[in-house]
Amino acid sequence: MTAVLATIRDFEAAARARLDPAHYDYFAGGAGDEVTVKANEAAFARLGLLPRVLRGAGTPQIGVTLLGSRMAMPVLVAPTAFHRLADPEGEKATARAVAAAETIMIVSMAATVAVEDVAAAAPGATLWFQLYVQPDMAFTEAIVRRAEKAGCAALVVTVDSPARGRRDQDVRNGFDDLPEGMHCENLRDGDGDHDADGDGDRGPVRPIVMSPAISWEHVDLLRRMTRLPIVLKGVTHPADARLALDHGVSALYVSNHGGRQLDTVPATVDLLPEIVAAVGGAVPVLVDGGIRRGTDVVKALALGASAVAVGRPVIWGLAAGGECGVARVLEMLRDEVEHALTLCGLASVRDLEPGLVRRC
Ligand SMILES: Cc1cc2nc3c(=O)[nH]c(=O)nc-3n(C[C@H](O)[C@H](O)[C@H](O)COP(=O)(O)O)c2cc1C
Ligand SMILES: O=C(O)C(=O)c1ccccc1
Repeated sequence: MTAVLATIRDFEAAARARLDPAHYDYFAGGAGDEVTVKANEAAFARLGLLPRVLRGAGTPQIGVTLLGSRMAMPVLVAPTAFHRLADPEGEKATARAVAAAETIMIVSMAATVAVEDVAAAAPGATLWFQLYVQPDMAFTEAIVRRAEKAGCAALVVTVDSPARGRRDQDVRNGFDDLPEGMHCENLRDGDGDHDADGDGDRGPVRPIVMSPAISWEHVDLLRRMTRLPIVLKGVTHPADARLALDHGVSALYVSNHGGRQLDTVPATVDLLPEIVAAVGGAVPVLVDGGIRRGTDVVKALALGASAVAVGRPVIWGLAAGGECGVARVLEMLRDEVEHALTLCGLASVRDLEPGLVRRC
């Protein structure tokens, strides 16, 4: 008898059993000594929850609206690269599961399915697009126009990658490129009319450039380039949170890239309160890194996040069971968030406040 997969950790074990070991290592791993990878999860375990009792709160409301996008739970799908390494349908499968869960998928610029095809595969899904600013701003603009045209509702600009993180396990495994026939489809040259003449030739794929020359000026250029709300992803320093507000961003997204960029950045949930204080309610604050349980979601929201995102859990769902696997992972998180709030004695995610969390 196959055991039922009851938790995200069960899905990770199932994914590990199915994936090529080099691909599992790529998905699971992080930079350097993986101090940050471990810190993200460990920090949630060190925070305790103090439930309130006898409040007669009933079944809690857990839906939220973020930058005009309504979601059934305060959990987004973080942008992650290369979904076709986990399942042949790749990002299309993820998007269909996201539509069913009524949440938001942040489509990675490094997706292995073009953003137009992701949108077409899941008409009901709310999509945001993640961008690494390319030094060739004309090329960056072409990508932004593709995301707009595909119906993406926000632009998530990742700013923690002035260089690619060094992942030693990828070096040992010799994993440095996608297999034959898989490409970063959002990096095709041109306007995304990627097979205009129907001959199957979609044009050359450019490599993703991670450039240390990217600056606040590029954020200003993007701000003028598009009417989409801009979410800055990868902010960890409170001074940068304040600068981001001066540059007109619509939301901040606290992230250390799941420990895959600079190693030894502290756990995101520990950085969150200072960023929330710096932002002072001016814009929503999102956070990701190490969220594996409904109680983790509740802690992050209590400490001031408007919503959280999950990266690896979605990959584990996809690798273990394709679209159904992702749907199940999202459903489990939804159910766990509702259950945790009920046990906290709260009627709504809006009632979460820092007094519910204790450092133990
Ligand atoms: C396999 C993998 C690929 C990723 N690719 C991207 C990406 O293309 N763009 C990006 O902004 N972040 C990327 N990230 C970072 C995630 O968006 C997110 O910050 C991180 O996974 C959150 O931590 P968690 O995996 O513990 O939930 C990637 C993460 C993983 C694990
Ligand atoms: O692996 C990653 O974390 C990541 O962000 C990325 C970015 C570009 C291409 C492939 C992966």
